[in-house]
Amino acid sequence: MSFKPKVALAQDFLLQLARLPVSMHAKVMKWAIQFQADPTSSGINYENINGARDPNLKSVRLDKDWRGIVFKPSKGDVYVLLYVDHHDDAYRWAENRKLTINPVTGAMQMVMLEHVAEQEADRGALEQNASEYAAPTQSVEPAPSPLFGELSDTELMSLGVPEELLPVVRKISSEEALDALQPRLPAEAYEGLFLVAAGDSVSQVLQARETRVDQAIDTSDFVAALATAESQSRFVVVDDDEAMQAIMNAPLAQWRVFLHPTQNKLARGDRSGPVRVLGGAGTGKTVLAMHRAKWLAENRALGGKKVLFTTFTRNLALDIEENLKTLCSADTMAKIEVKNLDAWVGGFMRARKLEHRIVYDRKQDGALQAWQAALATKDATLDLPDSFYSDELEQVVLAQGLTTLDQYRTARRVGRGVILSRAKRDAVWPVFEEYRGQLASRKLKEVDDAYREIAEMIAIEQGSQLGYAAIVIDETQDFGPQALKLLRAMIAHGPNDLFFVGDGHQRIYSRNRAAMSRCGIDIRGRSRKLYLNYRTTDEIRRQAVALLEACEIDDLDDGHDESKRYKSLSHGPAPEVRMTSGLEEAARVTIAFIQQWRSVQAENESLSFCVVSYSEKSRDALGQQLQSAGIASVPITAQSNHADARNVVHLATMHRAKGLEFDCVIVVAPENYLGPAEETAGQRRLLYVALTRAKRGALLLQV
Ligand SMILES: Nc1ncnc2c1ncn2[C@@H]1O[C@H](COP(=O)(O)OP(=O)(O)OP(=O)(O)O)[C@@H](O)[C@H]1O
Repeated sequence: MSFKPKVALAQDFLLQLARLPVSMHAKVMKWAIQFQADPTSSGINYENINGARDPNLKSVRLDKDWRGIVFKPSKGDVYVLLYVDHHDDAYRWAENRKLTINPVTGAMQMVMLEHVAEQEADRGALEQNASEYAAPTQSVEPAPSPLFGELSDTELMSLGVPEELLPVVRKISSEEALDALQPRLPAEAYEGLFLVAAGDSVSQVLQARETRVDQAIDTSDFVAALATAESQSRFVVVDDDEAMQAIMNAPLAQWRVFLHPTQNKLARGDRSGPVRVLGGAGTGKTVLAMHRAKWLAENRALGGKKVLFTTFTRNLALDIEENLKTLCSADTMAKIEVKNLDAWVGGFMRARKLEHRIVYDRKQDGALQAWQAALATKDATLDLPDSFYSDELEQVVLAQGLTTLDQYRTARRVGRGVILSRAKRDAVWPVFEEYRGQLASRKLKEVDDAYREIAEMIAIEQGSQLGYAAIVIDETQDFGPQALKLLRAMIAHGPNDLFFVGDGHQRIYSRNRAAMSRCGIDIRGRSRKLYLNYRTTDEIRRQAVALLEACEIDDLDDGHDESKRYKSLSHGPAPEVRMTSGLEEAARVTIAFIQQWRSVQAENESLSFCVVSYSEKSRDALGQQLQSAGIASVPITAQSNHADARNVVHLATMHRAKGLEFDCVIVVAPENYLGPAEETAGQRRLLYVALTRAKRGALLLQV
């Protein structure tokens, strides 16, 4: 019996594949597929690389000019396709690189040794300069102390620092120096170091990322090393032609193949109950949720059960369904139902022949008439404005699902600002009762009441009859208490029941703040965080976070979240925040910004743009101005986000932009959105969401 050797692809190989000239692309694909089928074939000539620091790196000839760089250890049947380039460039790439196994975590790591040498040389030169020019009598500023001086080598390596980089990491004495080293560090090492710099202990970091460092590691066993979540964040084992082809056909869809170790661990395996994953914008929550749904569908959706993937907004559900189709086989897809919660509720009501229509907006049609009729009954002696009644209805009566005066008399009204005596509560309540009566006579129902009533129906029938093996929830921050209670009711308590991802920074439907624990969802011991922002440059991320500096951010439960520990993996220009005289000037600046970025885009590149505005009216006005300047645009609506549209500028309201991403984003907002933080938290969250849609460039215009 013969065993096929293991073949893996490195992330660098795929990134390089995406950069290849069209003429080489097909050739490399063909070669890689043949290589995967039989890396021991006598037709493959592994050549040593003169001067290579790692004797296991070999060069393989593709044609007269092109070479593949392959890792082929002397022990074990493992082959890793690392890189491909012109002969000389490929050799240069390989010369100072070394593929090693971290002796503490057991993860495979590619180390650039030249960097170690460079740093030593730079430091030597700096020190020499300093001693030459320092005036002997002057007092010299004490050298800043190293950030990681207290950590042992083992602790540093347990965070993911390669042994070869220990000397460089030991010299880091500022956040800037750490950031400068980031491209050379494995992602888990960079993340671990910035968490420690922010105040976490090594054991806290390891516990949160579920990394064990108590096992003996064989640093020559590359097969075992490939099995770690850390290795899988940069190497993928490919078992057959089909898998190889699928990965190479979309080399830039990295999220499908290389998960961050925390994403990887959370996506797979059983969890004893509800899980909550927090993460700032762009930290890969939706990607994680999709991989989790896939794993659950493939491994735990048995006996005809399904996995429900739900979101708050319809657009995002559509987007996620499209992405899931690229991640899952048809068989797996058949076991996943993707639906925003309101669509699910609509379907449930139709299936049960429940006649009511749902009210999402009290300012329209029958709901408006019902509300006005209810307000007409208010007790004039109370001297409370209409806005008090609508806020009280949303934030207390509907949010808590109060249906009787007795319940209202004892209800929590934390954060409402106005204290109501029992007598006043008695006088206020009839307005809400009247409103529900008015709605009922029109066959209407507030959405929170619909959630509550359906949850009650399901509880009686037992949620397990809905046939879900698990429910995965994106955008959790926008679900209010009744929605969370409904989700809880939709599935029986048990392993893998509920998997929530969300971000308090992005709550833009503020009436919906909820604490999971008060909705019957116990996440104790099962809450995790993602810290690395894969989408937004650190410059844009910092600007977006700065907008929320004085605002309190919750953790979707009863605690707080903070922004200090998030970081981005990419860098670019800092976004400009500019005051304009109004929409016309904002349009002119927008046009100049778009033209500027288009003028520097690469030949075969088509940058995506979105102008994100504060209202549909301003969005359309900006669209017209772009049109007059010859720039085609398309608005994003509830029905479509036009993800495939090329060479057009997208236009969106801030709410519609949620969950999407573009290369460049221009945000247009009224000046007062940046008023005193305590009065503008809601608007600032909208700005945070809008700005963090940008991958590379952003501009914030105040009008
Ligand atoms: N492991 C990964 N490797 C590479 N890219 C990733 C990875 N995870 C996520 N991404 C990319 O990062 C971007 C943001 O991911 P995603 O939309 O999942 O983040 P999010 O936390 O849900 O963002 P938001 O809350 O802002 O909507 C996407 O372009 C996604 O493809």
